[in-house]
Amino acid sequence: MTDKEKIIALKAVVDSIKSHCVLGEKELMNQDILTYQKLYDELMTDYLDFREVSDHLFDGIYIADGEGRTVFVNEAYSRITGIDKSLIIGRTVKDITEEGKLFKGAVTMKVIASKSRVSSIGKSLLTNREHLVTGSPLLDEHGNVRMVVINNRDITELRALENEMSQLKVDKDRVDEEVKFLRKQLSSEVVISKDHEMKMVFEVMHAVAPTDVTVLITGESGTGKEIIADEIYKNSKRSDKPFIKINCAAIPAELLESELFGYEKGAFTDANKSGKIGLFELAHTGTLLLDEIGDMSLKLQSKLLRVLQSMEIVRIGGSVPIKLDVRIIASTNKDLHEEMKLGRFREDLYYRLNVIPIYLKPLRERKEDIILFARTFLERYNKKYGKKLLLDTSAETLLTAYHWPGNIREIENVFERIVVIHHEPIVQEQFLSNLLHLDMKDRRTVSSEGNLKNAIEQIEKQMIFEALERYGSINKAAKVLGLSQPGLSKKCKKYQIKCDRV
Ligand SMILES: Nc1ncnc2c1ncn2[C@@H]1O[C@H](COP(=O)(O)OP(=O)(O)OP(=O)(O)O)[C@@H](O)[C@H]1O
Repeated sequence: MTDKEKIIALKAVVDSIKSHCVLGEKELMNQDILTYQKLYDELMTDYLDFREVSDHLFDGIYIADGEGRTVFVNEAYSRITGIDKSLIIGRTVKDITEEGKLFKGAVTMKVIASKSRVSSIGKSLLTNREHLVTGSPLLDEHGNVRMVVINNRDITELRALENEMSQLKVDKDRVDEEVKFLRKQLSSEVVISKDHEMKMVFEVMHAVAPTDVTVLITGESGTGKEIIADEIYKNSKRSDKPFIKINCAAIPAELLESELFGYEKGAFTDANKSGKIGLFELAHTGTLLLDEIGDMSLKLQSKLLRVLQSMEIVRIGGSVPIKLDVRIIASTNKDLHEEMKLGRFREDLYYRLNVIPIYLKPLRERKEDIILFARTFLERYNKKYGKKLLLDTSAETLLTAYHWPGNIREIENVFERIVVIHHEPIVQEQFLSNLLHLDMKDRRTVSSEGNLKNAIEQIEKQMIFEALERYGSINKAAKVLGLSQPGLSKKCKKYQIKCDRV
């Protein structure tokens, strides 16, 4: 039996009690009283259950009669609105809202007028909390509004989350712009060479760039491995995706694993509480440059090999494999064949990386590039320091004769220094000669990178400079050096050392 049927039955029992009372039918009257008691108990239990349930609802419930008079509110309503039920029970919504102190955005009268569901954003003036108010009408059999039931959902926290999200969106857009800007900065340098073999290297580089093939770049320090990796990235299909460079030699071995693969929260004592995304994951959909791969520990080499084979990583302390889509470029200045012979580099990893090998010759084997780099760096630093210096042709000849070991950074540094300290518009041979001589003295020891002939020439040149400078006369210098005067003059000519002034 529904509550409505019970109430109808209750009314019928009352009528029956009345008529039995009039007729003096005591026994029948007693039976009716028992039925009444039972129906009343059931209805009362239902009512109390309803109150208890409604007080446990998270949303506020407000019920008004057909005239808009408050008949019921649950506890959540008072909590959300701050309005005590004693202030509104029995009062019409019209009176309450006209006072304007308790609530804004009430919908009761609109529901009564429209006889349909109405929603609005209400605000309690006591708690300053916003709620989503939805009122629905309950109609009687004639279609008149018998009651209005209103649900009040507190949306203050939702609003705070919304604000937080829009702030996060603003932050994300800013970071995206910054990343785009940084990626553009990376692309500013152009790879150059006049050397025939290097041009072939560039051809390979341009051919492999748009593919996803793994590239291993080798060469001494400062031969341009990183700039080649940049060029491959710039010309790849992934140029608008992340480009993550890891210097395997710069990160302590014990940290490298967590840097590469990341870790889950609580993976180890010093771990960041929320865990950390690894560089492999960061490079997902993009390119990863494993720089100085020859310096990676054997233990990590095996882990790296496994990742490269499966293209999956598992964060430290985690168990769920994460699928990756990453293009790998590796580089090293170590001789990996030698490292393999010494058991310091895994052969299987070498073959996994060495799909396309790119070897970069040192500058000493690319004589044609010296002038090219000199002019490029002169132009670069002229621009940087707002100057317009030019190189004298004899200075250029001296540059080519000078022994540049292999690192292009060295020639770059020389030209930055020249642009900073030189004040005349033309850089003369003498100035350059003095500067390079100082440079050589600075080095003190002879580079071990060249061959023996180069090393001997370097020492010879250095000693001639020093003797001429110390004794101020070609005669004395020749004597000290154990050379004849014409012999010394010949050597000065060979090394482009000016000795006619002494
Ligand atoms: N072919 C080239 N064209 C233009 N600039 C170059 C070229 N090769 C090298 N450079 C310049 O020389 C410097 C050293 O290059 P890079 O850093 O790429 O060398 P590397 O081999 O990666 O060095 P390391 O092994 O020490 O990391 C950079 O300033 C780079 O711009």
